[in-house]
Amino acid sequence: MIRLSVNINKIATLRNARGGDTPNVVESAKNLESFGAQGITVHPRPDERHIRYADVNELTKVIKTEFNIEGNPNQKFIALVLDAKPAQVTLVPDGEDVLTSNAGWDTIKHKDFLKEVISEFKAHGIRTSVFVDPSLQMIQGAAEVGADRVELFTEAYAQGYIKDKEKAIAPYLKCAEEAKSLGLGINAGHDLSLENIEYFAQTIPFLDEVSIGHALISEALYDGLEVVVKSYLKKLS
Ligand SMILES: CC(=O)[C@@H](O)[C@H](O)COP(=O)(O)O
Ligand SMILES: NCC(=O)COP(=O)(O)O
Repeated sequence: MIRLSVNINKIATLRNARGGDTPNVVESAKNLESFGAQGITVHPRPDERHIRYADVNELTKVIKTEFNIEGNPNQKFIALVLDAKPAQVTLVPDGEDVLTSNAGWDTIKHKDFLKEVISEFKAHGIRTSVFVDPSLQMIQGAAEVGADRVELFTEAYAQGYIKDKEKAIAPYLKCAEEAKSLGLGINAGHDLSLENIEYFAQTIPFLDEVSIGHALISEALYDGLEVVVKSYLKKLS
């Protein structure tokens, strides 16, 4: 079974736009779980432009499925994760000023750092996943630093899918086989959507989990607007 972890960053983005508490991220996470989501993902960034560190503390108290916290493991992030004790932490090497995650780890160059951070999380019983580009070397490096899983960075797949889906998925297929042979679990995420997820899920073997946020929340708007507009019209009639 491939688990769906819903990234709720975009719900927090909407909340922050008004400065109040609508939509409420904790209620949204609870609803998502009740609708069948098998996990909740957050990616707090240093500027807290969407999920805030305080949200993570609140979410920790209510999430009943798998909580996955993603981010660049600076000291503040490490402290947050050790305090929250989620089921999984996903290490992402993003710079402070990036719009969204734009690259996976160089698991060879950052070998010593990753080893140290991963062993600390594992000592606290937190499963570790390392965000990587679809490169065999980076997968091998992730196994060497002791990661439990890799998260395949799927932006290139999502972009390539539109033109040539077989070509776009080929490197991911090789990486999934390599990861499996090295004993790594396999997650995937970034820019996955209702349009491209089915082919990915059917083609990539041994896939454990996908985390999806931006497209899923956008699709929820497309699909939900009709219901809500009709509800307003009813109140006004
Ligand atoms: C790690 C990853 O793939 C990202 O998609 C990320 O979790 C989303 O972060 P933003 O919501 O900040 O774009
Ligand atoms: N790890 C990827 C994630 O959580 C969601 O990415 P996106 O769907 O918002 O691009």
